[in-house]
Amino acid sequence: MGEKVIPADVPAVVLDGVSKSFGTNTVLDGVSLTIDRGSIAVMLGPSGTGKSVLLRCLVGLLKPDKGRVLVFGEDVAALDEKKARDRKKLFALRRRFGMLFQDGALFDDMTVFDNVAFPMRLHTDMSEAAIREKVSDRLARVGVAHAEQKFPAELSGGMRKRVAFARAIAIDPDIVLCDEPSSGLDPVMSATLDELILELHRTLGMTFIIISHDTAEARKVADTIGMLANGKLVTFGPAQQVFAENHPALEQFFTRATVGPIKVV
Ligand SMILES: Nc1ncnc2c1ncn2[C@@H]1O[C@H](COP(=O)(O)OP(=O)(O)OP(=O)(O)O)[C@@H](O)[C@H]1O
Repeated sequence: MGEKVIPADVPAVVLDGVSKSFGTNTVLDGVSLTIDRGSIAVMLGPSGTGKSVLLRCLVGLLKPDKGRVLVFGEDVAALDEKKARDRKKLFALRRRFGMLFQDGALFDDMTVFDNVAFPMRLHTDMSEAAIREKVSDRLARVGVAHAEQKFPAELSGGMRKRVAFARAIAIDPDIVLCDEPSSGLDPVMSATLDELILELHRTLGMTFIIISHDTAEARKVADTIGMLANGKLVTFGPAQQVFAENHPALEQFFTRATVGPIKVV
């Protein structure tokens, strides 16, 4: 796609001292982390703790007040959408992301096929024949090839999530951002979706950044785990190490205790 080649040792994402406040509400307070290319990172945290704000900073939809947000080495936070040159860079960078929204965000008036074809038609100059082939491949990968001509309303919640996944990986993104992939699904369907994430990761090698409240999901899929609480990144590192250290906020999360370091707001 004519994008510049990035050296293999450049991480997918580096946050360096990222802070973001809305008025007096400090949502992110000096968050620093590195997510390696091709890894699966799960960010845990209570509601309202800034996980979605973090995702929006990553794709340049929000600007942090302080800090750097490096995506494949490019500082997204320094790009100014009002300047033509930066805007071009920002759009190129956004194309490196695939996004799985919490509610799937499928277009209700489009068939499954057209939903998955949408980013290809919008962002590429692929021929209709190439689009057809790619959509079939994506739907087969997520196990809903039979639903091509159905509308979202005709699908179960689990199937809609799969279609949303197919759309998120439609144009071969380098990073797939998943905002609570298992929300609204029963535990068995959630586990099936976790297996799908692992399978897509194994076969396509993309970097996954997953926002989750689901500790079982984190245990199952994560190479790296981070936990945000009260604006701070209270723990971050290889999954095994994070589980072994068992930070009090993580323990509170796991044990569902109402008393602990996590402030309930
Ligand atoms: N554009 C905005 N203007 C003002 N406040 C905002 C804005 N976006 C987010 N916030 C505030 O930032 C805080 C964190 O919100 P965020 O959506 O990132 O939480 P979250 O961790 O993703 O929560 P959940 O798990 O419930 O989805 C909240 O207090 C929210 O009200």
